Amino acid sequence: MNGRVSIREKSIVIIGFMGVGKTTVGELVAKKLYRTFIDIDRVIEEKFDGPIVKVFEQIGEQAFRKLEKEVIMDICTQRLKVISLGGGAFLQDEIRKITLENCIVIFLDITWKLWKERLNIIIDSRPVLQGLTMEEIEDLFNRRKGIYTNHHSRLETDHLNANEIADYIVDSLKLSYELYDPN
Ligand SMILES: Nc1ncnc2c1ncn2[C@@H]1O[C@H](COP(=O)(O)OP(=O)(O)O)[C@@H](O)[C@H]1O
Ligand SMILES: O=C(O)C1=C[C@@H](OP(=O)(O)O)[C@@H](O)[C@H](O)C1
Ligand SMILES: [Mg+2]
Repeated sequence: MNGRVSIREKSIVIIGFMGVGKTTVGELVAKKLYRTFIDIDRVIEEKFDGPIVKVFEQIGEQAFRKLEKEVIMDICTQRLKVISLGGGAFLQDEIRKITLENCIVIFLDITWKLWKERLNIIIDSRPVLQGLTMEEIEDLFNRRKGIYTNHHSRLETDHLNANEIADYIVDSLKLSYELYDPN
């Protein structure tokens, strides 16, 4: 794929911290835009026939990151998809570069105050958070903010439900299509 791909055909990539709602919102955006939804973690889970926690147990984080990169490099050059990344994917330069070059990258943001209320429902399925103290998780949350500063568009999600976030994304995309590709 090269720079001449119409903005209307570019795949949409959703980034942000664990539990912010990338998978939930991505799936809704895909439905609303009649596009195929791809969740990178789900692709990896299908390859391993088991949840991400098991994948981490079996191969460790380093090998998971390598696989995550391979899957993303392959998928993000496709057109007309909605792709939700895992929250750690943007740690890797090559992933940041290829997605920012080829896709529309949307950062779902959330404040620590709201996010920490969600910890209980996600901790069992997020191996990276397990065994950390609340202070360590907050520190990770703040450090990760740095990697998400690379994006095309940012949306504050506090107090919005997943459907409202998806509607907002779809509306802002339609507006940018009209602005940058009026035909
Ligand atoms: N806007 C939202 N408000 C409240 N809960 C949400 C919202 N978006 C997602 N959730 C819930 O938060 C949890 C994590 O969502 P998920 O989509 O898996 O996040 P991510 O893919 O970013 O890790 C799920 O239980 C989901 O139902
Ligand atoms: O932030 C991370 O390091 C991770 C985030 C997870 O995805 P979600 O952000 O969808 O939870 C998943 O890829 C894995 O557990 C590692
Ligand atoms: Mg997810």
